[in-house]
Amino acid sequence: MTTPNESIAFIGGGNMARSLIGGLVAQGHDPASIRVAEPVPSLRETLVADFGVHVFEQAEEAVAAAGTWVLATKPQVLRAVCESLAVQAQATHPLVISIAAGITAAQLERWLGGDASVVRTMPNTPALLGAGATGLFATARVDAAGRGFAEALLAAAGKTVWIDDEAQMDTVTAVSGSGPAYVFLLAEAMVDAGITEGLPPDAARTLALQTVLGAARMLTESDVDAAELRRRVTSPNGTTQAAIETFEAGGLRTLVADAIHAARVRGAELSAANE
Ligand SMILES: NC(=O)C1=CN([C@@H]2O[C@H](COP(=O)(O)OP(=O)(O)OC[C@H]3O[C@@H](n4cnc5c(N)ncnc54)[C@H](OP(=O)(O)O)[C@@H]3O)[C@@H](O)[C@H]2O)C=CC1
Ligand SMILES: O=C(O)[C@@H]1CCC=N1
Repeated sequence: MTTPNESIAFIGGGNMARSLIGGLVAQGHDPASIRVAEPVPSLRETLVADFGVHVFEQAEEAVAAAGTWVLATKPQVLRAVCESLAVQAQATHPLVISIAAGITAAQLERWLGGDASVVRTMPNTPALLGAGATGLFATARVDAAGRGFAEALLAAAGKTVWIDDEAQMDTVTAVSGSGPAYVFLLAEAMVDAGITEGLPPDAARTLALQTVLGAARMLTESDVDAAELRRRVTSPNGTTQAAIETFEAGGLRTLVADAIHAARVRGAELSAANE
């Protein structure tokens, strides 16, 4: 494998690639060394306007001279993408970083021609603000330099956690990859409920969203765990207790566990469906 010191090529310039690129550029990464293949013209235009990166219509053009490839298309098209790039992968031995849900490192190796250096990762969209969370799994073919480069790239987007057992990557996807959507759903529901209970929409939105932000900061900026922070809000026989009892009676914990299980299972299905 070459030292991954050249340009980075993103294959796919959609939502998640945009978040990662935004995080990299905000951290001072030179946009001139970021090459993005994206078939949608309007997405290419905004990537150039917002970040100053190089854009291409074809993946083959983007990967030329790039020592690191970030596979950022939907899982369903990744096989075709990899097979179209296999000759270049065999010729240049890039570090290949996948962000696709479900797709295994063995599938990627096979599609790319057999001996690619693959790091399978699962970031999330708060990467755009440098507040992302990424799980990473590297195959035995990835050397220390490759692991270090992949970690540095994803660390520009937030926190990173190495996962030793690839089977757990679908759980990472279910917890943190999809996780922002769960918080957004809760925020939506809180805003809607505030409006239903009589608040003006703007007030409901400001109060609910600032509450999510404040709670997230308390969770991450203190050593106190979530259960204790919750207890500190919950006065005996007070308003919070009434709400928490309603959540518990409605099976919130089981519902969250079932939802995360469903997401994990879907990750495995994405792998099997694209075999
Ligand atoms: N969104 C998220 O929060 C997260 C997503 N992921 C993973 O990231 C990957 C991308 O997801 P997301 O960003 O949401 O999806 P998007 O659909 O927003 O982005 C994928 C982009 O790739 C483009 N594309 C399709 N074929 C090619 C090709 N041959 N060459 C280059 N680009 C191509 C698509 O164009 P077109 O629409 O025309 O097909 C699309 O614009 C997925 O594998 C997903 O599992 C991982 C973590 C979080
Ligand atoms: O929903 C999905 O499949 C992708 C992977 C994690 C977040 N979005």
